[in-house]
Amino acid sequence: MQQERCSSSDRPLDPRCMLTRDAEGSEDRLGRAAVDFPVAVVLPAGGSGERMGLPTPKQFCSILNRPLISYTIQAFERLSWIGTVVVVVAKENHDLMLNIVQKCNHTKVKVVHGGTTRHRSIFNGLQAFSNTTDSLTPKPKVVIIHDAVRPFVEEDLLLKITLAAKEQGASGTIRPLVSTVIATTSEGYLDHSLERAKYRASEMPQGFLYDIILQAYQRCSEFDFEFGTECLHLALQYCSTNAKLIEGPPTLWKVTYKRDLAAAEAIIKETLSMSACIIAGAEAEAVELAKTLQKNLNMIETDVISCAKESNTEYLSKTQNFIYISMSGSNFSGVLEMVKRFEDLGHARLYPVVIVWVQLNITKQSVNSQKTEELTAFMRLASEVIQGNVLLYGIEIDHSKVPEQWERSVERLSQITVALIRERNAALAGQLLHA
Ligand SMILES: Nc1ccn([C@@H]2O[C@H](COP(=O)(O)OP(=O)(O)OP(=O)(O)O)[C@@H](O)[C@H]2O)c(=O)n1
Ligand SMILES: O=C(CO)[C@H](O)[C@H](O)COP(=O)(O)O
Repeated sequence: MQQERCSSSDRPLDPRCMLTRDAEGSEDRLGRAAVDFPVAVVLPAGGSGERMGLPTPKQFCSILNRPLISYTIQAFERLSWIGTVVVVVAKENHDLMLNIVQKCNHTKVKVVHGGTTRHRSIFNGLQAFSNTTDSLTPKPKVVIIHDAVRPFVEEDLLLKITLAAKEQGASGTIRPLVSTVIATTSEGYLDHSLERAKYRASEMPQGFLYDIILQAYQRCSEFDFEFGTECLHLALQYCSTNAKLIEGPPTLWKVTYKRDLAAAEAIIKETLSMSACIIAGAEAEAVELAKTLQKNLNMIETDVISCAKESNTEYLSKTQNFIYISMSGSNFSGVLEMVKRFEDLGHARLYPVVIVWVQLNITKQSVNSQKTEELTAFMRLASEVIQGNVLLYGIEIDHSKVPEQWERSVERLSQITVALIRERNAALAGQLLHA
């Protein structure tokens, strides 16, 4: 399987950017070499998400069975050169946050209470490191501040921000402006407009020498705490530190409105759907179908492996999607073994795994009662494995000796498979479809 490096493009290119904790041979090794000083993170997550208009604050809204904030935490936690991640939440969400930390197995998180504004929450987060009695939060050299509701932050940008912060005292991410910024009069008329090319949108992450940003917050005014929106401004005004600015990718945008949740889900699904592993039984027909399917699924990077090699778990680190081809009449033992392995390795802990079980019918011999029994067992299995975050779907395909008919069936099989992998729809788990 071709392996691309993570890059600052429109979306995470390589699913492993999201999937792995600490990919050997990835940039994490570079990070460890370049960052030889303590780095910590503050994630403000104490807001109520008024603009989202949902009863649940947006950082706790679920995407593919996991709260949004867990994706953001994971983006930092997977990097070995990053130490403690301080998550700042409203007091009433303290227990909810602890549950998320436990359920998603986050290991670097310390939860502290937020304030009534974002600046107050960030200040509370920073103060967690000045309490020298707590061994979980030693004072860092550099602290990265990042909104909990920006889940797609990649290592190369974090490295640049961290190294620039160490060098300059402060660093921030910018993006070109999408719209022109104008000033209005109190009566609602145009006062003046800014020359768009001269300005940039300030985004997150931002990095600071810890001593500088702490001092800036200690010196800033009540007005700043109440109405300020820019940490870089505090470093400049109160510590005379000019931040180095670095252009980031568009995926850094802040989840603010309902449509942003749908967009975040679409990005995660797209990233998870980039690769698949086809596992074929030993029979010649199954192997042939696997090869044809691989050609047809050209928008997904696929590996084909035989059942015999399936015990080799190396392929698991590459994908969250599996297409298991077996001949009709064979039971689910192969699928069951696979699910067991996922459980043991925690493979579906963070992202749902899709298994498409393809049943190849060579003859139409099975009687109706047999079929009903099989379907019931399949649905039962699917409803069991969904508890462990595994989405199991079935597709039957009848072998045909008529080439055009066979081609059409395989084409349908490919289309249904791609749709199931891309959609990851829990409501369809346990359905036995027909190609
Ligand atoms: N008192 C606050 C307010 C905001 N935040 C956090 O700051 C980040 C960016 O703020 P924003 O997008 O404005 O979040 P909300 O304040 O929740 O949203 P809204 O303004 O729509 O109410 C979010 O992760 C939010 O949880 C915080 O920690 N404490
Ligand atoms: O990205 C920023 C630069 O610091 C924003 O100011 C920050 O995300 C605050 O968001 P909001 O004003 O919506 O609370």
